[in-house]
Amino acid sequence: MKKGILERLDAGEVVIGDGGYVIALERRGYVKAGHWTPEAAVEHPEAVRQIHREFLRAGANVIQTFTFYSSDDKLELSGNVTNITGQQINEAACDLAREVANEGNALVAGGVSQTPLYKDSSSESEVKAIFKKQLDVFVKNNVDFLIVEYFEHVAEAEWAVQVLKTSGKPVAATLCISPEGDIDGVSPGDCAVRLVKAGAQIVGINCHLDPLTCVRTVKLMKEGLEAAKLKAHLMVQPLGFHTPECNHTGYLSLPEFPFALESRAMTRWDMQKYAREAYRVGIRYIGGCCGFEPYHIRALAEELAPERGFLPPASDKHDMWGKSLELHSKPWVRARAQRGFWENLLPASGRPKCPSMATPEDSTAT
Ligand code: MET
Ligand SMILES: [Zn+2]
Repeated sequence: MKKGILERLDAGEVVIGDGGYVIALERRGYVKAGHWTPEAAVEHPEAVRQIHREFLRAGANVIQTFTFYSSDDKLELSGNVTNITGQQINEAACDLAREVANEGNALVAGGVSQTPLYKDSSSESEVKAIFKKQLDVFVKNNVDFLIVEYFEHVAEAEWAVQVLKTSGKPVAATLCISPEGDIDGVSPGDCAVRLVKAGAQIVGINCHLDPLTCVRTVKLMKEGLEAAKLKAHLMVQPLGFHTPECNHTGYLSLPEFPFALESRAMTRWDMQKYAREAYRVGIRYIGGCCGFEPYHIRALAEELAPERGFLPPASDKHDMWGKSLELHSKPWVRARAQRGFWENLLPASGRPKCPSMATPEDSTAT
């Protein structure tokens, strides 16, 4: 029997999350940008299975179902050109996540995300019915725990938590918000308090902003919980992109979103800094979102290997701090086989006409 998510976190273990699916699968040709819906779970299960496997091999202890935006209202809004139902996607996604999680010591997390219906009608019973329908599939497939992720409005996330709680399974809730708070102006501290009161045992941040910004927001959540004398585990699954100039709308406001983000990609060394900072702040569920590829996840597992006592399978092909370059035939490449080199490198973009910062668009529109 595998230990559950709360058993692991209660014991003080570091749980490594998985990385981003929709962005990675869009780049590979299986997801359409703008829609960002996960029909690939049905249409191209081999593609989804492979990326699950790569995250597992990189050290992920959680495999999230590929169910982002798989609510019926969202699929309909995206034209539902394939006629594949949310139910079919969620079923297929559960099978794939379970198959791969069982190849290692990973748990399956069923995920729900924000709904278009919330913005259109804000009808509590209708929105809750959407989450319930997704939950029924997760319960039937016996996922290990549930994640409420990518919510801009804490009020909608509370509803999702309340519905998912009825299953009796552990619930994690992550908002895609900045240190300024949610889209309605609720501070991160208050958001955390509301999510815990709604029944989440794990709270934090995912997507929209770069790792160190997300860690800062989680820290504010932690302080809010402490002030309210509430306890919860902390989680963070940030972008794998640099977003220093972004405001509260995050990477959506960058002109490079979503087709020219490459020059913003974080390196494995950036990820080690992020893992260390997240750990220092007290976050113990540390993973990634959009832009996080398997080698980024491996970097988290490698940075925290001293605390955890083991390395992931993918580290068989990777030595810490470039050590394997010692065998390189060129002496000036061999000279890079050292921590100081990679830790201090400022990677060039190779694009002489590019600015280092963009001007974010749309800071106020929702
Ligand atoms: N877990 C989801 C994914 O990576 C989150 C997407 S956030 C836009 O597919
Ligand atoms: Zn994301």
